Amino acid sequence: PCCRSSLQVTEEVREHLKTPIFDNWQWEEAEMLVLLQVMFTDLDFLTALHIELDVLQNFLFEVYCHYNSIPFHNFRHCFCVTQMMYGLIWLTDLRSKLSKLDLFTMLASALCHDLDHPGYNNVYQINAKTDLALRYNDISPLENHHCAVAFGILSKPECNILKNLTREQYKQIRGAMIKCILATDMARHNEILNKFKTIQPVFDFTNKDHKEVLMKIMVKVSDISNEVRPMAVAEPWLDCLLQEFFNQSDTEKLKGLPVTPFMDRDKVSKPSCQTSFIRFVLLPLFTELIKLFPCLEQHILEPVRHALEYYSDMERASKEDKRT
Ligand SMILES: Nc1nc2c(ncn2[C@@H]2O[C@@H]3COP(=O)(O)O[C@H]3[C@H]2O)c(=O)[nH]1
Ligand SMILES: [Zn+2]
Repeated sequence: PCCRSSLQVTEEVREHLKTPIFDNWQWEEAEMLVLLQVMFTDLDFLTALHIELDVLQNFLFEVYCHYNSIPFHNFRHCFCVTQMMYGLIWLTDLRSKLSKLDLFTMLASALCHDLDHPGYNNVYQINAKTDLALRYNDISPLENHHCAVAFGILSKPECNILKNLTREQYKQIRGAMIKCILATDMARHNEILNKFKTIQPVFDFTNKDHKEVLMKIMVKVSDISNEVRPMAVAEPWLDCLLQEFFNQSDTEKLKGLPVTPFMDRDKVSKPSCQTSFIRFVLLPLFTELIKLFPCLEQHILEPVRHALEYYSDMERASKEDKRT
């Protein structure tokens, strides 16, 4: 959609792009495509994986085309998750600990992790017996679909950024991307976090299994990292999420399907939904990651603690309002 070349992205923006305080709302879709290109370039993937620039551009454009215009799981969410992964790679200096292929796998998984998301979650897919649930036998239907769409894009020669890899390298990246994308199903959250907890004390970057769990955790952290961002960037995302949640529960009511409680507009509010998500999902997950990367505390844990205070105050205020 745009002809701005990556050369015109200033040094200041490039540096900013490596941090969680980056404000996605200032950029249009065409600009985000250029910024994604910068991420792949600045991590040196073009050289390491022999990717031609026009093939990367075609690939990114196809990815963009395969995200739907829905309130939350859209291309902007894809951009944010990828940008957070990019920031985490720099902040933790992962370039000195993992291979280029591993880093590429993580960034590409973030980019592809919600491709063609329809705006209704797995529970809905299964209850409504959608085509996706039928195709994937109720097993992570969405995540299986996101991943299949990703490799569908890569099957077109003009988009195939993996085409110059050896058979072995391709196999490694494909296997790892499938694992990372399937790991974003929140139904598996405890399973994956518990696995990470058991290996974290003896973590070894040269151990293949350890590395695999870390890569899944990094993709998961990036996926649910909105509250890591400055409040002015994060709060609009919550409105988008609730819009998509309410849309699903309204449809469930209309069709006589079981109503997902955390999506019910009669039951959840902005602060209530956020305080429990931060307490029970974000804090336990981030706490485990900073044991491995203490330098991340200020970047991911502190903002989330601040957000918890902000939404706790909002929750208290709304309760007091109801009493008077
Ligand atoms: N309450 C709440 N849920 C979130 C937030 N960010 C992500 N999620 C949930 O985490 C899920 C991650 O996987 P999905 O994309 O399926 O759907 C996402 C939401 O259900 C958030 O900021 N608040
Ligand atoms: Zn996502």
